[in-house]
Amino acid sequence: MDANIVVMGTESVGKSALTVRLLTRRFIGEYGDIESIYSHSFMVDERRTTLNIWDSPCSEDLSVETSLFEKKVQWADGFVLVYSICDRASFNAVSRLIQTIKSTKDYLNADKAPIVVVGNKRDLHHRRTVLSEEGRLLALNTGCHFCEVSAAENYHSVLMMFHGLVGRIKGAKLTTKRPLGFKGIVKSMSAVFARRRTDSF
Ligand SMILES: Nc1nc2c(ncn2[C@@H]2O[C@H](COP(=O)(O)OP(=O)(O)OP(=O)(O)O)[C@@H](O)[C@H]2O)c(=O)[nH]1
Repeated sequence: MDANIVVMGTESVGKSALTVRLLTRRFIGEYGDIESIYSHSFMVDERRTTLNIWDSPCSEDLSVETSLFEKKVQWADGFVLVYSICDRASFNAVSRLIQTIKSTKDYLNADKAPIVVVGNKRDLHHRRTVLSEEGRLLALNTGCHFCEVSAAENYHSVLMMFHGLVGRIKGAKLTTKRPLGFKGIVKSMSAVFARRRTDSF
C-alpha cells in the first residue's frame, strides 16, 4: 500500500525534524528550507507499506499558495498538522489550517483523509504556552487525532504518530483516490522554486 502524507504548520515548529526523525531515527538540529517529498517503506502485517511524505517549509500563507495548497489536499491521504507547544501562534495556525483543509473541494469530494494534530517540542515543557488539553480539545472538536511528541528526544513517539496515521488511512480505504502522479508533483514543486527565485529579485 502507498500512503501520501502532507506535513504542514508554521515556521520552525519542527516539520522537517519530525520527518527526518522518522526517516533516519536521528535529530540533527538544523534543517534546510527545502520543499521535499520523501519515501519511507516499512512492513505492517507482512505487507510492505510505503509512505510518501511531503514536507513544506511553511504552509501558512494560503493566499499566495492557494493552487499548491489545493494540490496538496488532492494528493494527500492523510495530514500531519504540527505546532510547537511553546508557540501559541503556531497552534492558532493549525486551527485555521484544519478549517481550510476541510473546506476545500477536493477534501469534501474525496473520502475524508485523516488528520493528526501534533504538538511538537514536548521536551521544552518549561517554555510551554499551549496546554495538552487545548490540543486534545481542538482535535476532538474537529474530528482529528492528537498527540504530543518531541522530535528532539523521542524517536518512538514520532514513529507511533506516523504509523497510527497510516493505520487510519488504511481504515478509511483511501487507496482508491486518484494520485497526483510523479509529473504533477515535480510540476507543482518547480512552480514553488520558480516563484521563490522570482521573489528574491
Ligand atoms: N527542543 C526542540 N527543538 C526542536 C524540536 N523539533 C525541532 N526543533 C528545532 O526547531 C527548529 C526548527 O526545526 P525545523 O524542523 O527546521 O522546523 P520546520 O517546521 O521544518 O521549519 P521551516 O522549514 O522553517 O518551516 C530547529 O532549530 C530544530 O532543531 C523538538 O522536538 N525539540
